[in-house]
Order: sequence, then C-alpha cells, then structure tokens
Amino acid sequence: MAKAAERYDEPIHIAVIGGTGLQHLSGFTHAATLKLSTPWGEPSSPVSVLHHPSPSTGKPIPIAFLSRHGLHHELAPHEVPNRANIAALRSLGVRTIIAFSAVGSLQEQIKPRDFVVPDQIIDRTKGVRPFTFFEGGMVGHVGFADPFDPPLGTLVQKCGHSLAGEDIVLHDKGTVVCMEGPQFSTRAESNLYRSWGGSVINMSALPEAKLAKEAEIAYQMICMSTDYDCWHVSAGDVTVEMVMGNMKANAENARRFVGAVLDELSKEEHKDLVMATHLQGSMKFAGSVTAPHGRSAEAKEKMQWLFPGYFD
Ligand SMILES: CSC[C@H]1O[C@H](OP(=O)(O)O)[C@H](O)[C@@H]1O
Ligand SMILES: Nc1ncnc2[nH]cnc12
Repeated sequence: MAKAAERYDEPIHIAVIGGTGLQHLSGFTHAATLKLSTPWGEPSSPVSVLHHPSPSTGKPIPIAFLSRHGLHHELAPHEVPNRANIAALRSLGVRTIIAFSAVGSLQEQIKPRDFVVPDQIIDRTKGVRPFTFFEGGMVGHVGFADPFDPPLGTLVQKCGHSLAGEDIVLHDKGTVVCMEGPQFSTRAESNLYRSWGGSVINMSALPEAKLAKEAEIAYQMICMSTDYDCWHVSAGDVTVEMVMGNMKANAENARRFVGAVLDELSKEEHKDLVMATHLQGSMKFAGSVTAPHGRSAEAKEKMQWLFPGYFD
C-alpha cells in the first residue's frame, strides 16, 4: 500500500475528533498523515487527512481526523492535550468540529446504544486540565452560554433524524455532565447529577468545547450511550467492558451517523456554516481585555500563532 503523504497544502475546514471506540474513520480515502506541533505541545495523535466526496459537486473535501486518546487509547481524560488538539486543528484551517464521545446515560429513556446530540454541559472537572488559551499576560472572556454551536447542532440533529428508525435512536437535546475521572462516579454523585437534570455523563466534553469556542470553531459533540452509569437499580454498574462492548457493537451506526453529517457539511450550501462565519472575529474583542502594553511577550507570540493579525 502506498504511504500517505506527510503534508497537505490546501486548507482543511472540517474535523472529526474521535473518542473511545472511534479511533479511526473507515471508508474514506486517506490523503495524508500530519505530525503537528503547536506552542501548547503536540496533539493527541497525528492528524489523518481523509478525502470525502462532496455530494453536491463530487469534488473531494478534506476532513481532518484526530484521535482524542491517542492512536492506541494511551491518554487518560486528564492527559488529553486539548489546547494542542484545538490549536493544531485551527492552524490547518478547521472551523467546524464534530466530536464523538461514549457516554453513560443518566436517564431511563436514553438506552445503551442510543445517540444524543447535547445542547448543554455541566462542568464537574476539577481544574487540573489546562482550559484556556488566554492566560500568562493576555486575558480573554468568551461567552459560553451555548457550549455547542446551535446552527451546527441543528444540522447534526437533522442528519441523525434522517437515519432514525434504521437501527438508530436519537435524542436531539441533552445536558452532558463532564466529570474528571478517570474513575467512574459514586452512586451518590450519579443520583445527584440526575437530580440536576443531567442526561448523559462523560469525561471529555471539557475543556474541548471551551477551547473550540475560544478558537472560534463551531463545535458539536455526538454522544453514544454505552451504559446506565451506576444509578440504575437493575442494569448493573458501568464497567469498561460494558462501554467497549456497546461501542463495538454499535460502531457501524456511529460511523454511519458521522458519515451522514460529513455528507451534509460537504454541500456547497453549508459553506458559511462550515467556515463558522458567525464566530469569525469574536475573539478580537473578547480576547483583548489586557491593554496592549500589559501583554507579555510570550502570550503575544502564542496569540500571533493562533490568531495571526488579531492582536497586532
Ligand atoms: C472508556 S470509558 C470512559 C471514557 O469514555 C469516554 O471517552 P470519549 O469521550 O473520549 O469517547 C469518556 O469521556 C471517558 O474518557
Ligand atoms: N458512566 C460513564 N461515566 C463517565 N464517562 C463515561 N463514558 C462512558 N460511560 C461513562
């Protein structure tokens, strides 16, 4: 088999971040494998550039694929280099991310192997993960009321509904509780999150979603339920075997869902959405709280790398 190229000279606007059980995306032409480095270190894995034929023009559309936990799932949730991942994708030109996550269900009606397109997050991480690009001499405050991008979320829901019935059950709203891990929750915590209105639980929505927002990237997570965590009286407490077993059994549906979203995003009519024109320039203001003469040289250099020309 021919070796994939090590560089790719065209901008790439769409990325998929694969999670547990979705470490690669099959069925696409593999155009390149990129080993990237950023001022925040190296991403979780090399970025695979996949060619996806546009359903409207037939032209190949490049998709960047990154494996959140590494190629062999060697990174625990708190070890994922989220800043390097998001910065590396932005540097390629990415403005839309579809992130995939295996989640525990906190509600009876969200059964194992169901899909959820969440619209909210409750933060139960513990502050041990670096969670902002704006620090060390450059302060920025971005709005995070909608942690997922509403227009992108609507498109993803429509794609999910178009597959629903063919073995795919979709819940098109939901609140993800993002916990620290790597241990699973106690029963008291699981019940507390239910009382808060949590729909599903994982260990990876944050800070990924916060950093995507700071990087002006439209971000939507697709969750697949793999277990009932530990609150359910008869389903049995979550184990890794349970998560992996359901993920493996339903991987084909997960790939079909992601494939349908990529088909839709590759259409010419969604060009503005894919480029996240509604977010473009938002950090120019949100990220310029620090007066120019108060900015540190190091922060300025990092900002120049991430947002060329924004803070000159
Ligand atoms: C292997 S169970 C816990 C693990 O699964 C989820 O991973 P991801 O979100 O990357 O699909 C969860 O967030 C935990 O990291
Ligand atoms: N019960 C659970 N808790 C946290 N993350 C998960 N990922 C899959 N199932 C999970």
